[in-house]
Amino acid sequence: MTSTADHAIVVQHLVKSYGGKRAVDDLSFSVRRGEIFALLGPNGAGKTTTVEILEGYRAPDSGTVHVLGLDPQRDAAQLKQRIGVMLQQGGIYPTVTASELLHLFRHFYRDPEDPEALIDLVGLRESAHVRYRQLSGGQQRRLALAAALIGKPELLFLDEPTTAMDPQARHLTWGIIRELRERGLTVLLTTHFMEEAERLADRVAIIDHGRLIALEEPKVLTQANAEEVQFTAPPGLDLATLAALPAANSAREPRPGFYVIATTRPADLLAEVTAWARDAGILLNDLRVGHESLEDVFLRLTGHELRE
Ligand SMILES: Nc1ncnc2c1ncn2[C@@H]1O[C@H](COP(=O)(O)OP(=O)(O)OP(=O)(O)O)[C@@H](O)[C@H]1O
Repeated sequence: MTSTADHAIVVQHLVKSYGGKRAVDDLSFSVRRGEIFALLGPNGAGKTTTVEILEGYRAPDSGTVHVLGLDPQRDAAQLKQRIGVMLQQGGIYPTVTASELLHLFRHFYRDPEDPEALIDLVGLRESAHVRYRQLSGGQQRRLALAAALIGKPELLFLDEPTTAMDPQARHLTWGIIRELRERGLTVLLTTHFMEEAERLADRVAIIDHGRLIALEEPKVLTQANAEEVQFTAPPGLDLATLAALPAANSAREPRPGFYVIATTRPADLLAEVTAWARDAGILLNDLRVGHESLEDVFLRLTGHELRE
C-alpha cells in the first residue's frame, strides 16, 4: 500500500489533455522517500507535463497527486518551501554571477543553505564571479542545480539535468546527485539518456504517449531478458538465417546494420555467428555478448527508439 508517510510522491490515475490530445493518460506511480526515481521517455512522452503538475505549475484534468503529503495546487505555498526545481536552460538572468544568484535566491527561503557551500558542492568555486552567459553549458546546468538546492529541499526535481554537458561534466553531476541521495534527498529525474537512468536511478519508470510502460529497478529491467549477441554488419542481412542458427532464439535489426540475436547459450551462439560470417564473407564489427541495454528494453517495449 502506498502511503504519503514513506512516499515522497504518489500519483494515481493522472490525466492531462491539451485540446483533444492526452499528454498524460491514466498515469500512476509512487516515489519512495530517499530514492532517485527516473522518468524515462522520448520527446513528447509526457514527462514535463507530469513534473509540472507535481510542482504545482499545472492542474490535472483528473486523478490525484500528493507531493510530500501535500496537494500541489491547494498547498502550493507550503510545497514551494520544501521542493527544489532545477530551472530549464535560459531560465537564469544572463549577467548574474553564480555567487550573486545564490545569495539572492537564499532570501526566498526560511532556512536556506549556505551559498558558498553550494558553490563548492557543484564545483563552481573558480567561476563563482563569472557572469552566467560566460559559463559553459555544463557550468550553467550545475549553477541551476545549486539554485535548486538553496532552500534545503526534501525533494528535488531534475528535468534533463545533464543536457548540454560533456562527458566529464556529466560524470561530475552524477556524482553530485548521488551525494545528495546520501544526504537523504529524494530525487525525481527526467531524462532521455539511458545511461543516466541506468547509472543513477534506484527505479525507472518508462513512459510513452503519457502511459506507463514499465517500472523497475534498472538492473531488473535489463536482466529480465535472456542474453544477446550483438554486432554491426552491412544492413539488410537475412534475419531468418540468423534466427535459424542452432543457439539463436530470435534475430532482429533494430537499426540498419545493427543486429541483435537473443539466446540462452551465448558462448555457442558466438561461435556459430562467427563461423556463419566467415563462410558468408561478412565482416562483423563490435561483436559482443551482453544483457539488453535500457535502450533495447525501450525499443522492445515501445516499438520505437529513444530519441535525444
Ligand atoms: N501547453 C501545451 N499545449 C499544448 N500541447 C502541449 C503543451 N505542453 C505539452 N504539450 C503536448 O503534450 C505532449 C507531452 O509533452 P511533454 O512536454 O509533457 O513531454 P516530454 O516527455 O516532457 O517531452 P520533452 O522531452 O520533449 O520535453 C506533447 O505531445 C506536447 O506537444
